[in-house]
Amino acid sequence: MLAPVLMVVGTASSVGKSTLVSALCRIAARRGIRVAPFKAQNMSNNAAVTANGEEIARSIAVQAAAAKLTPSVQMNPILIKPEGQRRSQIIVQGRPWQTLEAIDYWQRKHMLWEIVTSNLDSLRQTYDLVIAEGAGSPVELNLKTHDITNMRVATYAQAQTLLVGDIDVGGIFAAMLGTLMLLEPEERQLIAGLIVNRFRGDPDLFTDGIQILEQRSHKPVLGVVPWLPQLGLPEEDAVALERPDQTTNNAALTIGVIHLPAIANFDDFDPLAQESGVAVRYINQPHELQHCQALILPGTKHTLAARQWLAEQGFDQAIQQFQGPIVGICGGYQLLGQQIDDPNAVEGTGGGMAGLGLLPITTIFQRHKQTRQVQAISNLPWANNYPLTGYEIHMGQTELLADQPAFRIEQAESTHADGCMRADGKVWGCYIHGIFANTEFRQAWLSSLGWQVQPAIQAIDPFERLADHVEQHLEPNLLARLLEIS
Ligand SMILES: NC(=O)CC[C@H](N)C(=O)O
Repeated sequence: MLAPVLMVVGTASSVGKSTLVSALCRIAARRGIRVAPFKAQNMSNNAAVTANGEEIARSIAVQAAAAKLTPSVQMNPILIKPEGQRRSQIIVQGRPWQTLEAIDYWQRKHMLWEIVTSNLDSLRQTYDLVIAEGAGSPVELNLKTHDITNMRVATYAQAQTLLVGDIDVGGIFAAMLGTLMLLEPEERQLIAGLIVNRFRGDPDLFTDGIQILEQRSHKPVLGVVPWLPQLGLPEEDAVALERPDQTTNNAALTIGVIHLPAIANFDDFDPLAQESGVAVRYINQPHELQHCQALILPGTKHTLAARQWLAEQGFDQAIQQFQGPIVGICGGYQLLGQQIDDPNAVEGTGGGMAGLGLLPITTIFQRHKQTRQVQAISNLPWANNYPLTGYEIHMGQTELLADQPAFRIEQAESTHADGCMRADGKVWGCYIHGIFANTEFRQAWLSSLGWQVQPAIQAIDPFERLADHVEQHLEPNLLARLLEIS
């Protein structure tokens, strides 16, 4: 017996589908339902690594946590990691499959449909309910013949499907009714309800709006979900970094993160921003460095393009002259070194360039991708011998030219050096994503910047907060019916 699928599709990208799936996963899980998230195909450079060393989208790992599960590759069998506007590395079942131009992927996509269905069905055999997420809009008509993510999944699984729209950006009626109109009749039949998301102000003022939507669509509105500020969950899309951030004002400590092209795993820095008195500011221009007490170069899916961009933007000199501590994570670590070479064009068109020269390391890109969870011990003077955990995702292999490793990675059989630091611990880098999620390590670094450890506030589980919020605004009978499991 295959478990039922509840599907969430959106009127566009970034309408809040992922967060709603997280909310629904937690609402179901806390009712005792064994529920798993699923997204056939995701496009993001924000990736996570499973316990088996497979790569999936970070947003799916977040949804798994909402469902109280450890993430598995079945939950997100295809991940597209853009290296630029046109080329992407395609991860299939957790491993690099091919790096393709968009047009080539589009033509080959149909080959992956079997992967989508077999992974979905394997979840349906293991759990009582699967909550699946679509991607973008389900009615991009020119792309629809190659769909493997949206209504094709809903149709295959005969999923009860929710359509979500973002009222904050305006045009909710056109978006909702237009999407429904463009669905095929048999697809429209699968739509069980509409969700109006990100409502600001008094929801009672939208009663007429609900009526209009219901009358015109002949579909029930399952809920109007108010905007929930400071969710505390990682964003999937780097577009989020372009939204103005109120929290950067009045912070005692501002950490600049350079918004590199093809920025990867930018949620690495969320735990820093969540400390009180700390602001994380994404910067695009060298002059913004003057507002920052410390600087981070984050990961990037395309290191050489990022290197070129830094030079073009005039960052080279500004970084050399920057007085505060400098940290590089993954691609950012590679950038801090002396040389970066990609002889096999593993990323983009390959080639080689001198790095920023702040750390004695060189990096060569390999065909093999390293993806694994790691445990490490810090050698940094302000966190000497601190244990920490994280994960690695990289094609580049880095060699230390001087004996200054910043960490020791502990594996079952052996220990080896990773990362590099200047002796005073002020400039350092490593491959470990998620490093700042280690509380002692994070606070030690912030303290070395003059920050005062704040007494810990009782942390609220962000998933419970989210689930309470969403549940409160959904029509209870309709919700119960959707979560009903046969
Ligand atoms: N996650 C990253 O920053 C990856 C860095 C680089 N693009 C590599 O693959 O080696």
